[in-house]
Parts: sequence; structure tokens; C-alpha cells
Amino acid sequence: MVTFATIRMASKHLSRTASSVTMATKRLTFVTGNHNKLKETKHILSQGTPIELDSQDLDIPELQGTTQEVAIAKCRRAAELLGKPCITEDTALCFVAYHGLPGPYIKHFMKTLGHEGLNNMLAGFPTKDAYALCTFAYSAGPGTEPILFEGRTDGTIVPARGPGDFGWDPIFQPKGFDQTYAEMSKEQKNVISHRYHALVKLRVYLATLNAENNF
Ligand SMILES: O=c1nc[nH]c2c1ncn2[C@H]1C[C@H](O)[C@@H](COP(=O)(O)OP(=O)(O)OP(=O)(O)O)O1
Ligand SMILES: [Mg+2]
Repeated sequence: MVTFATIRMASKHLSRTASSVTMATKRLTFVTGNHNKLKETKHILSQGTPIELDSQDLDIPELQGTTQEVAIAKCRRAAELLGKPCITEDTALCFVAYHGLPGPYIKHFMKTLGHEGLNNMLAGFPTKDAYALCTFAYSAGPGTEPILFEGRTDGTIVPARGPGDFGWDPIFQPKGFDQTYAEMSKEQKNVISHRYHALVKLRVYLATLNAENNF
């Protein structure tokens, strides 16, 4: 027989679990000025630990150096400006024929040369092979050393195919696929991309922080 007391007990238990679930949904700031990156990151992170991602676009100068150096410097500066934990992301498009360049400077190359110019860079070279490298950096707050989570997708540079709403997606054809990133559905790109491979690692890390209540 269900008494009033058992109903009260059950509702107390339910509210406790509900609060622990809400406790588990954490907030984190993604410092970026790129709405396409933000959209893809929110979608991919939502498949893992419950996390509320908000974004801030801070004007942070990007260091010259390796992708890792650029990523650490940007995340360190972002945490100092924000005064709290945050993540940042740097994407590099690396041409094998150029020993990994344009790499982290792809934004400037893309702006200056466009899709055709990037293809022309490889005219006459023996290989059009390239790889997209995504480097997420997590800072626990000002004064802490950012931690890096890298993802890589190999592919080839091809003449532009598909919608041009996200950077160099139209000229990057991932290995094993006959479509460019731009021709793929978002769902397809978001399970094979450089961003996905990096975020899978970050998701695991955030889940452990969450479990240890360090986040
Ligand atoms: O999946 C992608 N598919 C195509 N293009 C992409 C992708 N991900 C970044 N991109 C572009 C954006 C920028 O032109 C350059 C990276 O520069 P990067 O500094 O990382 O990006 P950003 O300055 O736009 O945003 P942020 O404020 O996070 O630094 O490659
Ligand atoms: Mg940038």
C-alpha cells in the first residue's frame, strides 16, 4: 500500500537526483570569434558530458610559432582576460608538399589566396596530400598551464566543391571519402573531422574533471 510517507520519500529522492543531474551540467566558456567552429563544437560536445558552452570573442593576438605554441599562448591569454577556466581552439591546414605549411597561418593564406589560390600553391607538386589539425586548449584559470587536445584528419586538396560557408571546407577531401567537407552533411563531417577527433579527447577530460568535481 502506498502511504503519504512513501510518496514524500520518493519525491525527496527524485529531487536529490534531479539536483545531482543539474549539478553535473557544467558551464564552460569557449573563447572564439568563429560561429561555425562554435556550432560544430556545441554539437560534438553535446554527444558526451552534459555541458553548457557559452562563447566570448576576445581580441587575442595569435603568436607566430608551432600550432601548439599558438594554442597555448592564446588559451593562457584568454584565461587571464576572462579570469576563469576556458577553452580555445586553433585549426591548421597543413600541406604535405610544404612540410606542414600554411599550418596555423591558414586563415591569412585563405583570406589572401582563396580556394583557387590555395590549389595553385600545389600546382606542379608531386602530392596534393594535406591534413587538418585541430588543437583545443583547456585552461583551469589564470596562472595555470593550458592542456592541449589534438585531432587530425588526413585528406587531399581539390578544386572547390560544395557550399563555401565555412572556410576551406570546399577544397578539403578527407581520405576515404569522395566528398569534400563542404559537400558532406554536418552530421557526417562532425564524426570524422579534425575537430571531432580533438573534442572526443577533450570530452573525456571534462568528464573526469566533472566526476572529480574539479570543474
Ligand atoms: O573545420 C573547418 N573547415 C574549414 N575552415 C576552417 C575550419 N576550422 C577553422 N577554419 C578556418 C577558419 C580560419 O580562417 C582558419 C583557422 O584559423 P583560427 O584562428 O583557428 O580560426 P578563427 O580565427 O576563425 O577563430 P578563433 O577566434 O577561434 O581563432 O581556418
Ligand atoms: Mg583565430
